[in-house]
Amino acid sequence: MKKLSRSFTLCRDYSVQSGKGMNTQSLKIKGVKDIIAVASGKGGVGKSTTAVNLAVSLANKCRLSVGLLDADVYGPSIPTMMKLQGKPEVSEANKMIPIENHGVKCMSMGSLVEKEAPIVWRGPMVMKALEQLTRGVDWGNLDVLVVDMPPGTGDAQISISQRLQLSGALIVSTPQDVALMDARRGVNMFSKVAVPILGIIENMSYFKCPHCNEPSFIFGKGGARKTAEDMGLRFVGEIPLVEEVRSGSDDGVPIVVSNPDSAVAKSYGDVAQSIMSILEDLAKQRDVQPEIIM
Ligand SMILES: Nc1ncnc2c1ncn2[C@@H]1O[C@H](COP(=O)(O)OP(=O)(O)OP(=O)(O)O)[C@@H](O)[C@H]1O
Repeated sequence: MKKLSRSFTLCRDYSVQSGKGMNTQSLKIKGVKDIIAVASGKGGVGKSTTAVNLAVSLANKCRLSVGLLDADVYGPSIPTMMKLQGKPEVSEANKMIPIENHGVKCMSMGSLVEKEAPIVWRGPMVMKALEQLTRGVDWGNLDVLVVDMPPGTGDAQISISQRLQLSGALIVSTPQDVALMDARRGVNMFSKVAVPILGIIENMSYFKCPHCNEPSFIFGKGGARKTAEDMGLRFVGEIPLVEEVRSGSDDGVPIVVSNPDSAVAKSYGDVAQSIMSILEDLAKQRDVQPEIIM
């Protein structure tokens, strides 16, 4: 095993699938069964928090082999949220070895650059970095690779959706109108690139007063469920605004690890199970395509 060097060549040993309804540029990562994007139109709605708790639930509750890719190259938060330490090592095959914690193999730009270094790349550099973070990594055999997408619906998001052969996308939104408007944009972007929407999850649905136990609907009530209904999409669950969720993210110990019996951890577990059954349904529906190895 080698230490990570500053430059390493792009790997070319990946397979390509082509066929009806499939983007010919869409590339499969060897050994990875399903790749799912966790996305939101708007920033700050809890996309990374959802991706982390979902990935750990898939690993620990559903007993799957799981990877987590931080595709938010400009604002990588996965190293903090998953308490990733050090830089990834490089294998003999010149591939980076993901850093594993809480049962999940993780890869993030934040593990490659100095902590407070600004990331000031232009578009092509970002795509090259993402290419390296996906195919330049020895993921091994994974049941699911969860991709924490950058916020928004711009070039980077479209390119990632096209280049990775996504099995589907989970949209995260708060119940607030401005977030829901951007969530709709996210849904439409994935539809344009023929990525199935797995469902919408509502984050920060309400806050329960620790004194009187009354819920307050700080960002509005039921907005994401209604949007899902309007758009003919599945509503996969709601996660309240909970201090322990925030502190778990800041401390690098997600609530599904620190307090697995809490109601919130159980909700994340239920979402993970729903996602797996949706993926199974989608796999059944998918046409079987011949795989061409480049
Ligand atoms: N359910 C929740 N309860 C309490 N705090 C939460 C919850 N979800 C997210 N947070 C907190 O809200 C903040 C934003 O969350 P997060 O970083 O996951 O959002 P994001 O959508 O990934 O943001 P960005 O667009 O910057 O990548 C973080 O401080 C996080 O700890």
